[in-house]
Order: sequence, then C-alpha cells, then structure tokens
Amino acid sequence: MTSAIEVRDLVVDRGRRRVLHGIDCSVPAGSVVGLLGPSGSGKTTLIRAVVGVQIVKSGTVTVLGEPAGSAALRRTVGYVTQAPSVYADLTVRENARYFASLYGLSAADADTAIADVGLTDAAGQLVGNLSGGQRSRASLGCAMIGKPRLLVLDEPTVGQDPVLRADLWAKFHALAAEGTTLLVSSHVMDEAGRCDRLLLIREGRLIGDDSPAAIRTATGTDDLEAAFLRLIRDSEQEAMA
Ligand SMILES: Nc1ncnc2c1ncn2[C@@H]1O[C@H](COP(=O)(O)OP(=O)(O)OP(=O)(O)O)[C@@H](O)[C@H]1O
Repeated sequence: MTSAIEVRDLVVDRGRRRVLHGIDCSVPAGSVVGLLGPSGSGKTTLIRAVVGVQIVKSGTVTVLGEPAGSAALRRTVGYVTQAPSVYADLTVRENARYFASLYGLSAADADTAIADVGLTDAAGQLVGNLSGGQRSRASLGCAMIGKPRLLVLDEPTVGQDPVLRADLWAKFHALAAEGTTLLVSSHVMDEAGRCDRLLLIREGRLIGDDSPAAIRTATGTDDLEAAFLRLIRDSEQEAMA
C-alpha cells in the first residue's frame, strides 16, 4: 500500500525545548490513522509538521509524494485545527457556500457537507450562536467540501455527544473507503479502537505504530488504554537500560 505521509527522523524544537525527538512513521493512503497521546506529548506539533506550518530542526516530512507545505498540496490537504476556522458572523450555510465557491463547487456540494456533519437543522444559524461542538462540526464540514486527498483533524470529536461522535467516525471511514487518508488526533483512548492504525506518542517519541488489533496482541490486553500504559512502561524500561 502506498503512503500518504512519510515522516523520517523528524526533530522539532519549540521555544527552547525539544518537542519531537526523531519521529519515524508512515500513514497508508486510504486509511484512518489515529494519533494518540497525552496532553503536551507532541500531537499538534507533528500535525503542524505534516501540514507544513511547523519549522523543523531536521528530518523530512513527505505528503502525497511532495515535501510537506509545498504549494502543490494546498488543494489536496485539508486541516482542521482545534480552534474552529469558520466565520462567526455568517450562518453555517453561508460559510459552507463561501468555502464551496473557493473550490468552484456548487451550493448543493455545500449542503451535502453540512448534512455530513449533522448540521442541516442548524444551517440557517449564525456560527457565533452555535455551541462549541456544533462550531467544530461546521469547521469540519467546511474542510471536507473541497474533497481533500488528505484530511488532518486535530481532536475533531472534542465536545461531541456519543451519537455524533459515532456518526463522525462512520463518516471518516466512508471517506477513507473513497480513497481519502485521514490523520485524526485524540487523547481519548476509547476512540483508538475506531482507527485502522494507531500512532502512539509520548513526550515527543513514538512508542507504538500498528493496528489496534496488533497493539492488543503485542501487549496482551484487549483494553487499549491498558495497552498504551504497558507500552509506556516498556519504553521507560528501554530508556533506563
Ligand atoms: N508555541 C509554542 N512555544 C513553545 N512551546 C510550545 C508551543 N506550542 C506547544 N509547545 C510545547 O510543545 C509540547 C507539545 O505540544 P503539542 O501542542 O504538540 O502537544 P499535544 O499533544 O497536541 O497536546 P494537547 O493534547 O494538549 O493539544 C508541549 O510541551 C508544549 O508546551
């Protein structure tokens, strides 16, 4: 299977601190890959390197065959940050139609994206009046409109109720089945089992890179949270040896 993302020996410093310590990983095309780790472990920094907005100290990040951040990737990579990037003084529909127009797409395409994120009933509402969870879904819908080949989502399910979270994950897999690659960060371990593969990061180092099933087998536990803890312990023992 071809890789949508190849990260080789990536080192990133932020401020005076080393935040990523030589990350190596690849993300297979057409899959949903979860990037999981505790708060402050480096998920957003790795994501920023993938979308090409992070200054890197050394190493390479290749996205869809191009260096991360290349002009050629602007139309093919979608990025949804933790802070919703939609206009608060426009309605959901106006936002979606605006982003659709940037891609030369129709009002119907905008309406489809709104439906995909479960916001049809709120389409006429000003984004500024939406709940936090609705606002992040509006942002996600707008990022999906241009049908990017790679969709990078930083904690997209924060603040969503369980039914909506399940719907969003079903949508992610439907997009992957059509060939889109999704890199989805989360610090909620119960979402890990929904991914095709997992990248487990801790203190700027990758301590797991496999399918949930393989991680369960390797750690001898069905509970992915317990598996993660076991991998942390193993990596600490390795570091001390
Ligand atoms: N602008 C910055 N300047 C200096 N250090 C930063 C900056 N942004 C983040 N960091 C540090 O880099 C480290 C990794 O942060 P990052 O945001 O990548 O973690 P994260 O895993 O995404 O966390 P969270 O789940 O809380 O979003 C943290 O120690 C953080 O304090």
